[in-house]
Amino acid sequence: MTKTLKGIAASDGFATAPAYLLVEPNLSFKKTSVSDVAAEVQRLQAAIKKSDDELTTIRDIAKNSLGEEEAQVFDAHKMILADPEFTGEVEKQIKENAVNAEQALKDVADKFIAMFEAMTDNKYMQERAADVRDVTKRVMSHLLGVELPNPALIDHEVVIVAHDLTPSDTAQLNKKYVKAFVTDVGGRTAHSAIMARSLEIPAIVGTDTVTTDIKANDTVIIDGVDGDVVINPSDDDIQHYKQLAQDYAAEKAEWAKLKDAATITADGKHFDIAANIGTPKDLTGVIANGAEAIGLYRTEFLYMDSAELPTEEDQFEAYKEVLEGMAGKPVVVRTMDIGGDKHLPYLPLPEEMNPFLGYRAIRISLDRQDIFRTQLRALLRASAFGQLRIMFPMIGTLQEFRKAKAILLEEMDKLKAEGVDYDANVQVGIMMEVPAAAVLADQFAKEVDFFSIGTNDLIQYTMAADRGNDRVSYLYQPYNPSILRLIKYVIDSAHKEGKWVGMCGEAAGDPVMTPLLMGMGLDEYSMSATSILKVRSLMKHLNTEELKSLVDQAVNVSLTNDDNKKLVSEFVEAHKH
Ligand SMILES: C=C(OP(=O)(O)O)C(=O)O
Ligand SMILES: [Mg+2]
Repeated sequence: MTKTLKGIAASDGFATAPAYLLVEPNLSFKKTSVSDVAAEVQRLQAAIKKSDDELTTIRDIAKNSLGEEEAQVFDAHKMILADPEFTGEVEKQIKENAVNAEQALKDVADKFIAMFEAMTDNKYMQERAADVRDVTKRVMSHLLGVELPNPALIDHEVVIVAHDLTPSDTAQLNKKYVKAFVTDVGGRTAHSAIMARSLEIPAIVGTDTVTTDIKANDTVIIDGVDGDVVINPSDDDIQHYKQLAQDYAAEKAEWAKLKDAATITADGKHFDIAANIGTPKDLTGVIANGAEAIGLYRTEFLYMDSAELPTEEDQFEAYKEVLEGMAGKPVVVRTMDIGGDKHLPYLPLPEEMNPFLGYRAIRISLDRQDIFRTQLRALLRASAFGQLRIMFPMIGTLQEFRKAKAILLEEMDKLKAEGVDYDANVQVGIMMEVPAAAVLADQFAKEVDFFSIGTNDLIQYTMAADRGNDRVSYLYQPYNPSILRLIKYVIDSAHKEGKWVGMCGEAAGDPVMTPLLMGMGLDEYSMSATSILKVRSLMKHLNTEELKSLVDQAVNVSLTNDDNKKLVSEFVEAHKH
């Protein structure tokens, strides 16, 4: 029977495909004694063989899609399977204790995991515990006849259904087969949603129950525009959404005509529309959508894609590739923003009650100056190859900014002494995403070269509402007068000091925000590449002078987020040129 679920529309577009459940399988079992020990050993060996074959296939696929280095993790898994100290020990336990293979495997694995985890002075060996866990899970699944989800093995079109997707899960999705994803939890500005937009796959998050409502292979329609998930649709539903998908594609084709056009408003004013990227690979989409700059390069993905801290050289190559790819257009690179929902397996952070309020971004960089200085050196060296702008994330106090900038200047001096080229006039700015900094924007404006407003965090911190928690997602209110006043104050403060202001939070690509931001005189709008042409098309039809009265009403008269949403849509309807 057809069922429709509502979630948060996180990435535009439509898709219809069978569901692929990416959920933790149930691998529970009971301890039993066995009488035919030889048969039990054989059962274990068969499960090991199946696991080994599976790893060979996964390794091949991973090599093609992710590269040789990433694929090598599966060699480590195969080695564990072939290690007599591990699997031989499981066999021994079956024989000596006459227990089922599942129990013997668990006992041996627990012993190895505890042993590796205890090696606190050897990080490499400590990390092997995770490999043992993974391999054990795989063999256990074959013993129990339970299928493990293996997204790397997907070879047909699917809609991924998951409780949650971490940014690294999302990074591994193969766009060729993964037509959309839908999750139980999450918010529009969580990083997996942001990545879905840059991958251009429709996504819905925060449905609460999708993993229990959908069974594997159920046909599912994802409407990423309205946030509807249609499970087991009727033929009429399929036809209806096919039409919507066609209309959407036609609208996109219309916007595509603006790819090479500058962003000029109806009254002849020019704004910069820039793109947000996570890796140099995103440049293809940036160029295809005609971005005028890169307004945010989230460098933490470089750290997350790597098995260890990326070297100065690795980073230099990545930054240079982006600068050269943009051929002289401005590129704002943000220093590492790890913490919150972004983790590094090789940089374990302490468990925190409130990770988004904890050890994150510039707070880590100022503490771990070894990591920070390496990144700054790589950035400065790359600055010789284009128009680089350096941005610090999560700045809350002037002291933090001054300290970060002083470290940057020290690294400049060192490079100068070494005779290495860099751009001595590189602009240095900050993310405006901590309310304390926004309130003091007038003071910051005297010291920075630019601001980029990070509405994802600015809204979560101002409204005290976790950006990834769907239960409080109603408080993501970009048009709330409180947020609009903060934004306007930041823009006015920067302009008073002759500095430019951008916005790189998701609100920058929201067509309801566009008229308000234009009226406030925001200079640069940085968004998922896929939103650029839609916003450029809208700007062409609006007159900035007329929008000033709209801003005045939104900030001073309207009371709520919804009032302002309505106000903007009515205004645009009446004033579209
Ligand atoms: C752009 C922002 O940064 P991030 O989403 O990476 O936290 C923001 O907070 O708005
Ligand atoms: Mg942020």
